[in-house]
Amino acid sequence: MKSVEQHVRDVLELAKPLDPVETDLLRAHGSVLADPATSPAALPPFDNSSMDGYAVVASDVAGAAPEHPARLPVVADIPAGDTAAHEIGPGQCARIMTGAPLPSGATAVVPVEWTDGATGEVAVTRAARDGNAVRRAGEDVDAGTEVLRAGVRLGAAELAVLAATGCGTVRVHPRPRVVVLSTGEELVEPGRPLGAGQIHESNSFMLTAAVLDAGCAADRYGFIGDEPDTIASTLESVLDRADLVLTTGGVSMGAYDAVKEVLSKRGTVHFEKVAMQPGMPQGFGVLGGAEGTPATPILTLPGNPVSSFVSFHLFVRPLLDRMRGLSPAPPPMVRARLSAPVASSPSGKRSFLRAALAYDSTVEDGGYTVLPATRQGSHQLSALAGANALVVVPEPATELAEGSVVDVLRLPGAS
Ligand SMILES: Nc1nc2c(c(=O)[nH]1)N[C@H]1C(S)=C(S)[C@@H](COP(=O)(O)OP(=O)(O)OC[C@H]3O[C@@H](n4cnc5c(N)ncnc54)[C@H](O)[C@@H]3O)O[C@H]1N2
Ligand code: MOO
Repeated sequence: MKSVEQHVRDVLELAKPLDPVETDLLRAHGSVLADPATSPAALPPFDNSSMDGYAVVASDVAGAAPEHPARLPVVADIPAGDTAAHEIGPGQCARIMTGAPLPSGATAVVPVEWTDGATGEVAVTRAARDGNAVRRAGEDVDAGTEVLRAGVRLGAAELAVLAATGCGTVRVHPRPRVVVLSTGEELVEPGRPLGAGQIHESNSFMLTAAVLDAGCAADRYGFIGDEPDTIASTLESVLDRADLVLTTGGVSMGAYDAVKEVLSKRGTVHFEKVAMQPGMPQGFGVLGGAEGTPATPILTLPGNPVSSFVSFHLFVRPLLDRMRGLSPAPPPMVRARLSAPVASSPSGKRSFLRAALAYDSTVEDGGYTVLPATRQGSHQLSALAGANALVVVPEPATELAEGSVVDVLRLPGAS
């Protein structure tokens, strides 16, 4: 059987970062910057006041105190946004607001709280040093310097920096558009009644949410039955709106496992057994690509809901990261002490057990404890909902004692 690591490598080969597009700032939120961003101008662009008060020559207020204030005529009034060129001479001052340009000749700003607040002649009751409450041009960013490196995810702070440097549009890797399609004759839309032998469909909801959590654009097609022609035509019909197609179901050994049947024939999608549980049967490859049309990667995940979930975190999420322009990385791991034994694990397969990870500073070996859920069936969703981590049981192990220190994969939240 194929190793988990080899399958990750094969999946990552399916796609490169999506070609950058120029987009306005808010649309770029959550996307990944394609080129380094440099500031064409200095920030701040001019010397300005950081407080509401009076621009002065510091030496004029050097001896100021409440008992003997320095009295200065106010020769100008400078609000933020004032475009006039103001100047003060020795013995003069200008009223100035936060963010307003410092008049030439001024060397400091006295906050209004250190004065009587007058507008004709102001009494200053406290000395200010040179540079007091002055924000110098370029003290945040020098003109021409890099403010963001390529590959950065644009969140609130990054958008603020770009906007402040005057950048109105930005080149980013677009968010991958992921079409999620489940298959299975037994599936019924939640909210509708079940007939005999039917179950409510859940995989497409889980994967759509996981795609959104991974910062991508999700398009829930929903589900179709197991009829091969319908599967083939539906897949064909979604290619023009997908950067990646995810399917679930129909990839194992059953007589009606039609996804495998339809796609194996094309020769561009491979079906393999990965040495893991859950998530053993996996398909990966590309669709389309003939006559100059783009080849669209497809991952066909197993139908069992927990298998699909684990497959998403191990294989799909790193691929999505790569397509978004991020460096694909395995899910974050910690070492933790088992709070209960693991009674059985299949020899030769790596098991991923749904578990609750907790931090306890009194515990040795890093402080983490982990409690595997009691229900570990690939169909048992209730344990998945309470889990924040997956215990990794190595391939050779068939059981683990309570207290063993194990690798634990932390399940990511929304990003
Ligand atoms: N003879 C063998 N049988 C099976 C093998 C095997 O190696 N030999 N592998 C098992 C493993 S492991 C898995 S995982 C499943 C994968 O099967 P499929 O991908 O073909 O999935 P289905 O058969 O279509 O469904 C499996 C299971 O999951 C339920 N399901 C499917 N889709 C959904 C959905 N969208 N929402 C909720 N539940 C879904 C479905 O009803 C089945 O119970 O094969 C094993 N069998
Ligand atoms: O590998 Mo299946 O994914 O055990 O349930």
